[in-house]
Amino acid sequence: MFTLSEVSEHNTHDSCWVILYGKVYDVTGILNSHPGGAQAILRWGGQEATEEFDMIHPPETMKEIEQSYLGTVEPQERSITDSTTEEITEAPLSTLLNLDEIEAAATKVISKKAWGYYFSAADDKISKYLNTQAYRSIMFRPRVFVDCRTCELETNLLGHKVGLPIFVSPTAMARLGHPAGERGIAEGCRPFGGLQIIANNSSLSPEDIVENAPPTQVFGWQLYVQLNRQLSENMLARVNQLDRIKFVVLTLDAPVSGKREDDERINIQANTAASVSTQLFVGTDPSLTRADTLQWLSQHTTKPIVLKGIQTHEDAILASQYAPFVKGIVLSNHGGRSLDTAPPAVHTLLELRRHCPYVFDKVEVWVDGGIRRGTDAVKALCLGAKAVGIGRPALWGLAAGGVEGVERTLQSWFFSKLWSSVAFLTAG
Ligand code: HEM
Ligand SMILES: Cc1cc2nc3c(=O)[nH]c(=O)nc-3n(C[C@H](O)[C@H](O)[C@H](O)COP(=O)(O)O)c2cc1C
Repeated sequence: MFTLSEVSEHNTHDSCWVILYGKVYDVTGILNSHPGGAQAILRWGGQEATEEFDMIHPPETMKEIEQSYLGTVEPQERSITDSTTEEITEAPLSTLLNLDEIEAAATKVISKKAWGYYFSAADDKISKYLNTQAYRSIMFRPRVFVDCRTCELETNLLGHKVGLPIFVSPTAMARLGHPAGERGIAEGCRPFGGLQIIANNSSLSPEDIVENAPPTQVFGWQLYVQLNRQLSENMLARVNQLDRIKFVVLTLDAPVSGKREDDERINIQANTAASVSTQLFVGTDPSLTRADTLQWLSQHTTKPIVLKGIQTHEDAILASQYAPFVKGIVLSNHGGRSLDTAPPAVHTLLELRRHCPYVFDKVEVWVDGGIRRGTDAVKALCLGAKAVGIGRPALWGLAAGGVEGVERTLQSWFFSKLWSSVAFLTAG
């Protein structure tokens, strides 16, 4: 059994101990291979690190450091602040009428660190805000004398039936915002038959996330190819075993992290090693080339591929040349988090319609970024998108009220009268 003072002496590159869940681990040996970088651990060297660790790593990560276990800390010495036992004040969800209100409610209850990571976008956030504004600058041509009593929400995505053409885009670190994490998002999607794409950097394992899902619930799994290819190959092998995961999404618009200053600022104030975003990107390979990567991927997955982060018609054409292995593309600028002033997806959608409309027949075209109202979604669908994704709104919903918050987020599309708009316009 160790005292805090004994543990605190081990805070260097040569000897680094941390306290996790009341136990002491010597993690010196993993510093150089840590996917989040050595500094991310060294910052907590000699200290209690449970809260920081727990928010970011799936529980199974503990298996990786089992052999580094040294002993326990004297109970009276422990200074644990276990984030998972904290009281989370839930917002009165039934009073929240739209996604902006859900975001505002979430902002009141989540940690600064989570807010900084979720809210942030690259540089001046021009793409982030334009993503929404671009939809608002497109006007409808509503037709009248259209029967609006019924409207089918169900659709097929990559051959799988889903309850609505709105999917949850992959977002890392859901447990930063709420302990239910990505599993809570899966539960929230369930009543609506909503499709969820699980992020490579999820805070729970894909096995955990899909565990309670009925066979009809549809998931995708998003890949950031790692510098250490073996890590990606191991993950793909696990994903191959999961029947509920129907496709793999390869993200291409973020070879490196954008400069996300809200995230940076909060971590500078808290004196942590770097922003959450920077640490998450440490192991990602920024050097991918099209032919080699797709060839490699075809050897390691049994599932169809969706390419995420297409931002020009030239790249859409090239992607479509890999059909049917590539079954879909997501027009996206990563929620404005990667390259500021990159185009909103709806601009790229218009570009495709003008320069290469045949691409819509070769691959499914999905979009995400800035979609906050039913009318935004309808515009994308009318312009040829098969589905629209939401990133931050699912995280804000989760943070505001756990599973019910995610449900409220998806419900809000219904009370935004999305579907009567669809009825108006499809006749137009
Ligand atoms: C404080 C003590 C920490 C310990 C002992 C620790 C340990 C580990 C271990 C054992 C892994 C799995 C490695 C593998 O699969 O090869 C891992 C993964 C990872 N760590 Fe840490 N870590 C710590 C803090 C952090 C922090 C502060 C961050 C900041 C963002 C971070 C980011 C990551 C990332 C991105 C991964 C890879 C993805 C994942 O497994 O979720 N770690 N860590
Ligand atoms: C907090 C956060 C984390 C994200 N993490 C990932 C990720 O790990 N992989 C990925 O492909 N996209 C990621 N994205 C981008 C989303 O998939 C999506 O493209 C974007 O959020 C859509 O914009 P919206 O947030 O305005 O809906 C992330 C976005 C946010 C906000």
